[in-house]
Amino acid sequence: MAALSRLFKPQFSSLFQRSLSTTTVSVSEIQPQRDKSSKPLPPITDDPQGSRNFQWVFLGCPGVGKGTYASRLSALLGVPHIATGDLVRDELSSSGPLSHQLEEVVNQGKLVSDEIIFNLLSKRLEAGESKGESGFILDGFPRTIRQAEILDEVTEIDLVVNLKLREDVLIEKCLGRRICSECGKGFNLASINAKAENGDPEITMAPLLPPPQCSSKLITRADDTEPVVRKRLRVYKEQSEPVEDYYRKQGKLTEFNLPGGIPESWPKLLEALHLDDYGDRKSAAA
Ligand SMILES: Nc1ncnc2c1ncn2[C@@H]1O[C@H](COP(=O)(O)OP(=O)(O)O)[C@@H](O)[C@H]1O
Repeated sequence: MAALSRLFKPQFSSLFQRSLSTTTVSVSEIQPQRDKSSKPLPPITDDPQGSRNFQWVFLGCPGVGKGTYASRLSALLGVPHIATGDLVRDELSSSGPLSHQLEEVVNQGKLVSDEIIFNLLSKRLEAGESKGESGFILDGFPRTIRQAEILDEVTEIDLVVNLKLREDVLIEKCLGRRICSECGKGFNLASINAKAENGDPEITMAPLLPPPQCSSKLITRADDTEPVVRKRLRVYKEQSEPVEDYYRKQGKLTEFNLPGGIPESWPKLLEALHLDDYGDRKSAAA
């Protein structure tokens, strides 16, 4: 596979410089428009793209479980799970030059600038490349049409998974989220039992409780308070929902309504992605 981070960094920098220096030329104008007709999803095989690895994107509202399912799929497919939210939080806790600026933006539920996000992502891809990584599952990126257009300029995305869950459950899940400050693992204290209403089906999710060694070390993300979660949901609707349509028009979007917690949803997600026997196929091919 082409050295993605090398491909990414210079191309992004030049594109970004170009869009900064001119307000009249957008990335979409300097790239030929794709065929907007719906294409069938790419078949998932053991060697999906010939010489390169899976390049997938996970979309979905805050709290939907992008991180959980993207990280499980990354382990199954053998590609890195790259969450821009994690990159932002790492930078935030590093007390580097950007950290104060980022803290303010993130804690108000707003989006970080494209420039910062692309810099963090380029650095992450470069570090991965030096360790021999290839392919990726991007989680939380792209979050704006502009990010999606720039991503299309520098590489090909094979599949976009859009996870969906009703809004009252999303809020409960965000408020129940906890992280162990020592091992970094994520848990959820919310016990969800949402009745069917307004056309939404009933949904139950058991809490994901921490083991005894973590339970006294749990912390809550500073942006997981109710007003900030509501703001993030608004920002998602305004700026990120159009990205769903962007990929829908390219015929790359797979929508998945989460039917419940992990035990119920994971096998169904694998089925929806035609990956239910992927492990068996991989070991048979080895
Ligand atoms: N692609 C992105 N573009 C802009 N800001 C981002 C991006 N990814 C993450 N962020 C910032 O990091 C915060 C946390 O991101 P994430 O962990 O993905 O949260 P969420 O639970 O809202 O999906 C976001 O609210 C936003 O401020």
